[in-house]
Amino acid sequence: MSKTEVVVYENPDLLAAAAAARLVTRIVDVQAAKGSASVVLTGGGTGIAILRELRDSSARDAIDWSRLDLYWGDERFVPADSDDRNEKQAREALLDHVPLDPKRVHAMAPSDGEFGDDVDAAAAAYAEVLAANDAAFDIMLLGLGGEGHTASIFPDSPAVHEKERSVVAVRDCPKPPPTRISLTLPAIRRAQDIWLVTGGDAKADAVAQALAGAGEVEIPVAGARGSRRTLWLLDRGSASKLTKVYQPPTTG
Ligand SMILES: O=C(O)[C@H](O)[C@@H](O)[C@H](O)[C@H](O)COP(=O)(O)O
Repeated sequence: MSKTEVVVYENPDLLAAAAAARLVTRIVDVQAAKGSASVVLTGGGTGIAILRELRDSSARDAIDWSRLDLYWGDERFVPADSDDRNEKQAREALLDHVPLDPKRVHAMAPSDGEFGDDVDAAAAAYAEVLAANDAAFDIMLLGLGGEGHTASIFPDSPAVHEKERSVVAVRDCPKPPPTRISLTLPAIRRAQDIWLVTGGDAKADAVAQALAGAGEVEIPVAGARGSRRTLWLLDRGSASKLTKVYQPPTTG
């Protein structure tokens, strides 16, 4: 039976640093148990801040980077060198600073890649990548938006209703850029551990609604549940509308 836990940190910086520390420990534990680990990265400010903290962590090389498979939960369908690319931001924050096995970094195609501007073909190809790697995802990082989106799955959108495919093209996305590739909720739920990482008051309503049992069509992040564990890593702002949560130690 999957469990849901909530941990609240004092502020966004501490949230990112603590999440990075958790990531080191969890990846090392999974690698010790299985020989390798797979992690799904997220775009967004909090997700990238966690990668920067991991880069700067003195414990980071406890991870065997050569035995780590990296995927993305979503990607902006823009040219490879666009600053909007989650992959580019992740490489600058962490990936280009550690000795990963390039064959184990599974990026979603850019709009100037092998599929050109055919975002449906790019999404289908990523679904093949997941199937070929039997991607079960040990740890999935997910951000969320103030209206409850996660990855590029928005309320009452075609993506949130997708029950068969693991990866879909997203058009007219309310959060720019408008065209994206995203895992679907059935694919997200194949993750063992899902970590929902978000800070700031603007997310408080979505967090409270999701944890109060909102439906996934209205609040897609409510459908992001890990098969083993769902861990909400929040700060005081994003947790401000919750009642029963872990209270962080007051600092200062
Ligand atoms: O590609 C994206 O935009 C993300 O995957 C998206 O789901 C993001 O994680 C949330 O919108 C939170 O973003 P912030 O952390 O910047 O609020």
